[in-house]
Amino acid sequence: MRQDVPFTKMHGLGNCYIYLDGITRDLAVPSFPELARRVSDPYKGIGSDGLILILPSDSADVQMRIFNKDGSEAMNCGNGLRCVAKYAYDHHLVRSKQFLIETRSGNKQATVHTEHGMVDTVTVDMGEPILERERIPVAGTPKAQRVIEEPLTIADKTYRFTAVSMGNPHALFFVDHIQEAPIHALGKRLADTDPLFPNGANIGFVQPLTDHELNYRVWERGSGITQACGTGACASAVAAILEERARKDIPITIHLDGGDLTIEWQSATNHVLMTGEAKTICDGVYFYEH
Ligand SMILES: N[C@@H](CCC[C@H](N)C(=O)O)C(=O)O
Repeated sequence: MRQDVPFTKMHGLGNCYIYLDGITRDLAVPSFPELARRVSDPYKGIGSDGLILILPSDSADVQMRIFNKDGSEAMNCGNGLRCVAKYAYDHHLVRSKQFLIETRSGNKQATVHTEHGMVDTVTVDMGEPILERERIPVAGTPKAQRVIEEPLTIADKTYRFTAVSMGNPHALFFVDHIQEAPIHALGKRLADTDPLFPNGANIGFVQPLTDHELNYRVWERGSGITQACGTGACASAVAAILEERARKDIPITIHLDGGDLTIEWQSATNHVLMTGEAKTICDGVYFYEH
């Protein structure tokens, strides 16, 4: 059977997803994980880092659900939140420039910034970072303590990482040169199946440039190397502050492969704010055969 599935392809700094509008349309597909794997395929599908659903919400203005390229469902997605905010505003699903988006890790407040009436950039209040080992989660003890510059030996080489959850888990390794970061060696090995990270983790590499600027690259859990990761950019700024390489209450510019994000960890609220672009690539119809 062929099912016609209308979609919009959007990206934030090259981190691209296929977006399905479940507010104005009926999304009766047999399996979202399977659909995520199919549409993400660049040869037999559309090509993306995963699938995002825009749905009605009981507790917020709209709801986001995110599935990685391998079909796994994540709790949060920073670039996805900005694109959902753009879609919701540009398609008149919300009436004001500030509104709430429900995620599996709680409601996030989005503020859209428009140019010629369309959303250009979005600020999202990503909430409080989660820093306790057992809540991230990272295996080991003490469970309630933070994981900062923890040593990890792999193939006779010792690395250090700091762990942060922005609703989804991130491990951050600080490096001297971002282009020499062992993204393939550590990313592939640690992201999806290593017992150190019971739920997997997004594996990030951070090169501090100044106390308000850093380079960041990522191997994402469930998707592999991507051009950018919004929650990862937030986590990299938080990790840089925890390691005393950057400071709270000043905007930190994060250079990712696909462009820049601005992240600020505010001490008054303990919330992390993320600002950056959200772009629409195209609309189309996917022929889902099942
Ligand atoms: N690219 C995203 C994060 C997507 C989910 C992640 N791979 C996970 O499994 O946690 C972002 O922009 O935050």
